[in-house]
Amino acid sequence: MAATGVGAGCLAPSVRLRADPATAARASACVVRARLRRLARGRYVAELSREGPAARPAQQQQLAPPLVPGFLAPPPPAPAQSPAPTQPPLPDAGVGELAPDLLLEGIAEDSIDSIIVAASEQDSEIMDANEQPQAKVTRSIVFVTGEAAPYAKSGGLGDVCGSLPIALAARGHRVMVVMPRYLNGSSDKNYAKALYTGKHIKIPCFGGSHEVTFFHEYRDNVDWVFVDHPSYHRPGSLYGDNFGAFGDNQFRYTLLCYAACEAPLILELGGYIYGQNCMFVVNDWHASLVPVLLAAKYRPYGVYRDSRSTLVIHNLAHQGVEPASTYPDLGLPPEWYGALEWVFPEWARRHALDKGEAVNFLKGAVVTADRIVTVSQGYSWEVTTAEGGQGLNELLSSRKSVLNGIVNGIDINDWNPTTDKCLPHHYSVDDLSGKAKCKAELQKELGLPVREDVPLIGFIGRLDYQKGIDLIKMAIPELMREDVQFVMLGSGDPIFEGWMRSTESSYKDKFRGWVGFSVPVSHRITAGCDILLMPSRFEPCGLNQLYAMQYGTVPVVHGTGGLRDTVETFNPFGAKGEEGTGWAFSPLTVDKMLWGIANRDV
Ligand SMILES: Nc1ncnc2c1ncn2[C@@H]1O[C@H](COP(=O)(O)OP(=O)(O)O[C@H]2O[C@H](CO)[C@@H](O)[C@H](O)[C@H]2O)[C@@H](O)[C@H]1O
Ligand SMILES: OC[C@H]1O[C@H](O[C@H]2[C@H](O)[C@@H](O)[C@@H](O[C@H]3[C@H](O)[C@@H](O)[C@@H](O)O[C@@H]3CO)O[C@@H]2CO)[C@H](O)[C@@H](O)[C@@H]1O
Repeated sequence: MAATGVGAGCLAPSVRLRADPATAARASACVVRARLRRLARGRYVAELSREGPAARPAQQQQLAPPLVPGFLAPPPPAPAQSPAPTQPPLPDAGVGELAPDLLLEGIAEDSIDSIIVAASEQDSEIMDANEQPQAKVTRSIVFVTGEAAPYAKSGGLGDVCGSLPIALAARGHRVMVVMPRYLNGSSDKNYAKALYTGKHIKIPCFGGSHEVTFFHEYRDNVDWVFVDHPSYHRPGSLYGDNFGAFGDNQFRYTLLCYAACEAPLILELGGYIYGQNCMFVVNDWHASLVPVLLAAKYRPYGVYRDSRSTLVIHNLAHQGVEPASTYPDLGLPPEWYGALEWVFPEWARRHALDKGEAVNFLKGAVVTADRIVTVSQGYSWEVTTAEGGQGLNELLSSRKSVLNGIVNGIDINDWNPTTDKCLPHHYSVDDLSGKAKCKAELQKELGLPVREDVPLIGFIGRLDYQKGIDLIKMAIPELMREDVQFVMLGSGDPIFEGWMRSTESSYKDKFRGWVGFSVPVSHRITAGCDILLMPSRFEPCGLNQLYAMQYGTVPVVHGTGGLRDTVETFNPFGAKGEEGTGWAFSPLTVDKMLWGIANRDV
């Protein structure tokens, strides 16, 4: 099938390998228009409000719940309820109860916000004077995460946890984000405005009592809380270095979870604590001990009885699994072992005497969180299958009644081709000339021949099995026979880093492999390329294809998970303006991928 011509082929130039610049511009315009229509329908984007330092929301002043000492400062008999005048109580959770049917309505709507606001029909939204949706009933929300941009980011988790809290605060919720204060030489300056709160606690775990302190910055109406401990101060990336993942990650994120449970009880932010009546949003395995701690260590003492927790699964590939012998280190009551218990199947064990006994943080949250959300609807189904469930499929299936998928939004203040500070030129759907200039500048920056008429293909991502780099590696010899240019930006698996470097020297005029992590370069690639390639083996949501569609760059993706949910394959016979936004190929083979790029055999 050759997609040519303007009417039928609004994606044609980028989909075909040989594009002429005029049709390329029309193609990009068409994709951008489709993207803007989606924005108008509010399908992808959590519209964020960043109107400068705003006053603390009024409800924050009213929400001063009675002071309840934190668990780690041994509590006196706690009050049975912590009434908060503006928040109706959430449905009862009970002590350590699994899967109460909570937050009943509206889960599969447009954003994670719907989980939080949909606890009762009173929670429906209203608009303020600026057409900014406002929650009718506001809540205290505590995000717990291993990363959040711009403080620390290793991938998409950082993007979402850096922007969704701001979007929720703009709707009137009181929002806190709790994450580590990583000092590794490169991220230190990002924490410069975070001040020591004067609060410190001692956490009883791993055979000792470990002091952590709290830092705080109030920005974009969100309380950013940073947990400080020497184990977060070391060179390398957030979770590891050249030698692999850090050996004490279980310890580091155990500290984070304990600290996150204490923060709402002890930190007076803007003069008031958050208190017990809050909604914890726990992201991935790093935060997964939070619902276990709530159930095992707080609710039995009457603390946090009215709190609720939502587990957000960004990526089931990382579960925080360690030997069963580490369980006593976690400071949990012995009778709660079952919540974390994890037995590897025989084929995955290392030797005949290995019983495969382990503890699994993510599993702990799967069985104790009140709600579970994945970052797209497609992925919420995939995680219940043997192929996509990474061993947790049966457990997740058993929790189907509280499992939903909500596609990620993107931050259109950061990712906006009309204002993007990382770009040499700006452009919009009405005038795409700046995109062609961005392409030329990118080619110059990369030392590639500056040519309008050659399709420039990009890849951005962690060099990980998940992202299908091996497929790109297999396809490169064939692809490089064509008149194309290819740029890859990524870091991760040293084998693929080495391959990128050597491929660059084999195809000097056609291929560039930028090994490293650079947010500005990722913006310039997104803007300057004609096509963004994402052959992910699995993809819970994926953000780069959303950024690409926002920048008039055609995504060519493997039709899986969130990629299938968000990229509409080009259909020349579609109604005008509904011809699609990219190309989703399946199954995941080299031939299909090349067909997706070229729209013909390569
Ligand atoms: N070398 C580099 N230099 C600069 N920037 C780089 C980079 N490598 C990656 N990035 C950036 O990191 C982010 C990656 O986000 P993705 O959603 O595509 O994948 P990730 O697998 O990390 O996230 C997981 O969580 C997110 C959020 O829920 C899900 O969308 C996704 O499917 C899931 O796997 C993008 O902002 C990208 O630009
Ligand atoms: O935002 C990008 C991803 O960040 C997180 O993934 C990290 C993961 O949580 C860490 O544990 C670590 O993963 C290591 C893994 O634990 C270890 O067994 C070994 O396989 O090496 C892995 C890499 O060091 O790093 C991951 C990031 O690379 C987050 O959980 C994901 O959702 C995000 O996609």
